[in-house]
Amino acid sequence: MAQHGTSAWSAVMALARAERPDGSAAASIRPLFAADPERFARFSWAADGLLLDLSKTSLSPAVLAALLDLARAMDLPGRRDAMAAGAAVNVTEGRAALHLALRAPARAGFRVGAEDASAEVHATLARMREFAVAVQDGRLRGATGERFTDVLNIGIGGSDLGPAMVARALWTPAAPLRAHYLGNVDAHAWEEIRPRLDPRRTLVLVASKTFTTQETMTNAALVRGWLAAAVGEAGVGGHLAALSTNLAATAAFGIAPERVFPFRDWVGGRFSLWSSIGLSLAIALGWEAFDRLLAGARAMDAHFLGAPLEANLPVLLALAEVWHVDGLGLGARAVLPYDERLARLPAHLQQVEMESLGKQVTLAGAPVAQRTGPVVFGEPGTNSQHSFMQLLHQGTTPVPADIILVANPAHPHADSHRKLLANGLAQAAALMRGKTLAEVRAEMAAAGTAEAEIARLAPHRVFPGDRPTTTLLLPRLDAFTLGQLVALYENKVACLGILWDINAFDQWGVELGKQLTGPILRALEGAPQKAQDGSTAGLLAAIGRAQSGG
Ligand SMILES: O=P(O)(O)OC[C@H]1O[C@](O)(CO)[C@@H](O)[C@@H]1O
Repeated sequence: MAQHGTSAWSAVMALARAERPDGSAAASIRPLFAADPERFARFSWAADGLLLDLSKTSLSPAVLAALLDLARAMDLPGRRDAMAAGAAVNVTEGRAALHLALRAPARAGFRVGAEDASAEVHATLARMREFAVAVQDGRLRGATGERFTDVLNIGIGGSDLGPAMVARALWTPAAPLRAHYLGNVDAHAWEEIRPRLDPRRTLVLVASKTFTTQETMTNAALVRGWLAAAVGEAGVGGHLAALSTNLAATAAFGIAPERVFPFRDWVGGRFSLWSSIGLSLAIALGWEAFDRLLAGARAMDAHFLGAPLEANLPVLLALAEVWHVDGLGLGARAVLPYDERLARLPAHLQQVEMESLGKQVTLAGAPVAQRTGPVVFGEPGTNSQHSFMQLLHQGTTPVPADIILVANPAHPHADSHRKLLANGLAQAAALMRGKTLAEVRAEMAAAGTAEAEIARLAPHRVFPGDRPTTTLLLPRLDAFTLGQLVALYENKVACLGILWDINAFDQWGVELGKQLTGPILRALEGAPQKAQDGSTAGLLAAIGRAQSGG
């Protein structure tokens, strides 16, 4: 298999350094359109109605061919198939990464060793469905006999971001229940949600893969007390359910086994939206919506597993990222959904991508020879345009952007939607085209600006251009297309793990902070302090003084 420095990687890197035959640099985009009137058709692909346009990147036919060679040299198809076959691709934890099984049909026959993963997934899905429908039709009620109107999911990271993002995208007032998501251990979060809830009508899901996460357990205890005060200690159990892999811990917390919805350790937290971690969605949005979400992801998985590399959306998205990160040295990427309903998508993708790809050693534990995952951030358009887009247009750090467009809105305001789409398309065009000094000067002269003013202002008005964007176009945003979109990014992440030869499925980088929290917490509780670094000790003392009014 090719490692960085071997021929397939070298070929990509050589193209990144090379000038093209027409004299343009590897990062320039505009000449590619001039050279090929068919560029859009050649550099855009679709899968089940979802369109991926990479034409506004500097991928040339030669670069794409070299990247596809790299994918073959890294045995992307073989390693992708091994992942789907339940191999222990998460080598540091000795686990499979089989989230594809969560959205596959029962007959798909996914296995992890001797375990029939598909059968297990579908047994849990059947229980989730029964539970969700019973809550919705009022067969399952709270301790005081009232119907549940609200579901509160307590979880953090992968046990929060995915479901919260989907609920934000798909919830409408016609939905069966309202959904709320409590993640942060900062009790201001709980204080913000609490006034919206009536404990007698609230169903609480404690969502935690490990069921040991400090934030979740703290919030669960807080909310449990709130429930007990309203419905009595004996009634609390009727308001609780758990979503977890740790059945011993859910039992110790006092959650009845029939209210525990399990999943297995081969589901990574950031890929767990499709497991019982999605129960809040099945309850609040309805089973059909959850089922369609799975169907959309399933369609994307089928495409990922079956389409040839050169027309495979997750593969192409990953190859473009390799080009940007390694070839062009661009260490960040913006996610700009031009759809307010996708407001939480950047936050979800931050975890999916950065927790997966923020790695510095190969699978074998050697230092990586190339850059790995970029910083991911984002905000819906058009809000982003009035915030950080200035830097993307004129800053000294070019940042590739994913622009996500939805052709048909779910509202009747056609004028607003046309303006939204126009803005998204215009941002991508502006980033690519830029504006030269000569163009600025000509524009200002045509507007009658005095020469002195032109000389003073023109440099400020220049846009370098050649800044890459990737456009994703959805026909509409619904449960199916959202499932496709999220699975596209998940599968892209798996591809990048393979291309960079890193483990995309562990997250050791979160451990040190957790470890250090213990002694610092004890110090805040007043116990004799363990030796802290000078800054932490100073800050602890300052907090102490501020808390005692000093
Ligand atoms: O579901 P759990 O076990 O509570 O973990 C929550 C999150 O914490 C992390 O382990 C990181 O701290 C994530 O990977 C995970 O999604």
